[in-house]
Amino acid sequence: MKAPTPGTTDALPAAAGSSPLVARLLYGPTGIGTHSLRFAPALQPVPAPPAVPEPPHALHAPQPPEQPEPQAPSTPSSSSQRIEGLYCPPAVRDDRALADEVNARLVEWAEKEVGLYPETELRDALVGFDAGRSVVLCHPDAVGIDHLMAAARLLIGENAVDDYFCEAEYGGTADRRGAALAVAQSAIDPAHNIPRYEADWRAGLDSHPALRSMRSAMDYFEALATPAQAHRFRHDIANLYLGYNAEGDCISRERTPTVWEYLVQRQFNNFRPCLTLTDSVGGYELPAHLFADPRVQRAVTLSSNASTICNDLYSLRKEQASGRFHYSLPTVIAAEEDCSIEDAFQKAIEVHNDIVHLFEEQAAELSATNPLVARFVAGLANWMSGNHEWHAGNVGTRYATSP
Ligand SMILES: CC(C)=CCC/C(C)=C(\C)COP(=O)(O)OP(=O)(O)O
Repeated sequence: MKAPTPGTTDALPAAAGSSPLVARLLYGPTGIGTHSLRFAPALQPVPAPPAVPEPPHALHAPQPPEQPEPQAPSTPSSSSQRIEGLYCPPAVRDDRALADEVNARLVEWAEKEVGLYPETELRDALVGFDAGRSVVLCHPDAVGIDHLMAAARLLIGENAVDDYFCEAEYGGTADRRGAALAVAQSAIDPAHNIPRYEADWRAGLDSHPALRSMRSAMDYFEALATPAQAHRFRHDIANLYLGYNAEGDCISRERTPTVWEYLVQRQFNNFRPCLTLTDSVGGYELPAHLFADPRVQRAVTLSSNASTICNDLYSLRKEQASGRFHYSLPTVIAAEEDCSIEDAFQKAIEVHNDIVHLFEEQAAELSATNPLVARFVAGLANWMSGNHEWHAGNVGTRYATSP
């Protein structure tokens, strides 16, 4: 989500009250709530996962989203909002009422607990972003609304870090991005130090809405995830910030990378952290040794990459309209192959579709190995499909379909 900025933000968080810039960020509702800045609880035994996972119970009867049958590549779409030929199986649940409830709770959290996006227009942007529908579509096997909220808060926090520390129009600057992202990582991976510096660190986190949001979102997540799942998430977010830095480096130099380098970058600057919490939201755990299996990692990476390239395609027109230097899979293909952006867009669709097929092959192989792994890869597929549906449905507010 691109939030209008409440003024130029200093990317490096400072102790509360130490800078007028920080003070500007603190206007409006403040107070971090009781969940924020709490240290991770003491290590506790990991509850053993059930041998066979409990069947997911939907909060509401599953309602397939209104959409045409999954489309074969190159088949024209009946909906102008869909990218023609972009292959993805349909999402299995859509529920507007549930999404609205998640959005309402998100606004309450943002306003009352973390002081994020405090102005009316910013609240509207938060609702317009429709994180509620995203998590409802992407996690059809969620245990309940608390689990959906855990995913939604993290999604908002990740976007807030991107908005405030990385996006030029919201205050991110190249010379401070790396330092700001290291501090942002500490919002989910606490600093351990002598009391004096821990206190300074806490004040530093408390001084910035994006940091408060990530800290609070992580607290909620840790309350329902196992320590191994929380650890997995921290690792994925560190990689995400590596990707944010790579993108920022190219943008500040206005350098268009080669296609292979771009794909490497995008594998880090990626929706992966949203996909890999599918088991936490579903109320079960894929044990660390199974998660680490290279075949599972391949399935995670392919589904995450497809989801992120889907974003590149749906975002292209918006990014072109911004007038700022940007790059994405279509633009790097156009540069490397010296072709039109329209041709490059089609080639990017093919890359996306081939990745989805590779994921499906890997998922089919894995699903035969173990019921927990089967459920996990089904969760990855659900996320990929829900994300596709969310992007296609968010055209009016955020995305446009073709160059
Ligand atoms: C929510 C999350 C983990 C995001 C990480 C990666 C990311 C910011 C995207 C995949 C979105 O890409 P982009 O920065 O290009 O954003 P929009 O196109 O403006 O949606």
